Amino acid sequence: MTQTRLHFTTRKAEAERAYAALEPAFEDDGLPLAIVEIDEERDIHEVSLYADAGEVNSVEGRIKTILADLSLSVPIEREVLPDVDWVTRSLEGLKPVRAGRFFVHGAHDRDQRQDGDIAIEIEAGLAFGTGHHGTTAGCLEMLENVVTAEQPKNALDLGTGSAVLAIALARIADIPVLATDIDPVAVEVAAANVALNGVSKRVETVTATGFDHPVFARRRPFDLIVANILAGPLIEIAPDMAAHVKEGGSLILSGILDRQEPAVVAAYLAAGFRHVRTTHLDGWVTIHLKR
Ligand SMILES: C[S@@+](CC[C@H](N)C(=O)[O-])C[C@H]1O[C@@H](n2cnc3c(N)ncnc32)[C@H](O)[C@@H]1O
Repeated sequence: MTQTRLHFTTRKAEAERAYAALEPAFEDDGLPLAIVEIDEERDIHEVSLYADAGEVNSVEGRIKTILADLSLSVPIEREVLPDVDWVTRSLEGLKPVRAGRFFVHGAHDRDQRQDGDIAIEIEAGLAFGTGHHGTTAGCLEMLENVVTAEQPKNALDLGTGSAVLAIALARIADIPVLATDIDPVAVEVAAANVALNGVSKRVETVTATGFDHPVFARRRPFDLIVANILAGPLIEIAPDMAAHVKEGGSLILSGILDRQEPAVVAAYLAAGFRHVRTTHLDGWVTIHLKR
């Protein structure tokens, strides 16, 4: 059936308020709702709600009422989406990904694992990290190189999402890994994926914003930290990173656009790190630094 995407853009705080109000209002209708960052520097976020052809007008009316209640006045735009085979499309989205020796796949592709693969099964859920994004793939490849060269003993995956990187670390290095995320829903998904991959004994999952949690005092110093978040928060927490990485330890950063690399590297040089190398994938960079 033809679908229409009803969407509006606004600043992040307002978009998040609108999303929080729209989510429960349309929960029973089962209409997909999404919020995405369009432009970080100009603080533009977009909220979209997908409606079937016969209900577009009534759904738009309900959105307008909710936005008016929030004193939000933004134009709602429509995009009629072409008919697609959603089953084929969703399966395509879950095609397995190879990054170095890692093979990240869903349940339906278990039989495609090959000898020598380090297989990671990820249930697509509400958390980021199926391996398809350039930042995740970049981290997986760099992580394999760094682990092989340095053999870390204690690692942190900050901003774990689906836990794909934490599972990769536990698999390739067989070491304890702390996996944290600001989003409690992501942490639930992470814990489920950790169990699914049989690494619950090695990977501890915790909800935490940056380093703001007592668990870090117990688990630091780390000799490897991987953090795939965004350039802004990564720059902010550079001094905290230095306080949590062992001298001689490594840091792998991603979630950084090509053009943001110099600012991130500068912040980490100022915090006492040395730049080792940067890789580029799909417009994103992955940076290796050492303390
Ligand atoms: C781009 S996803 C990365 C997920 C996964 N590590 C990967 O590489 O595919 C970023 C994750 O970082 C989390 N995050 C963002 N800011 C954070 C912060 N300040 N502290 C902890 N987690 C954060 C988000 O909730 C999200 O799950």
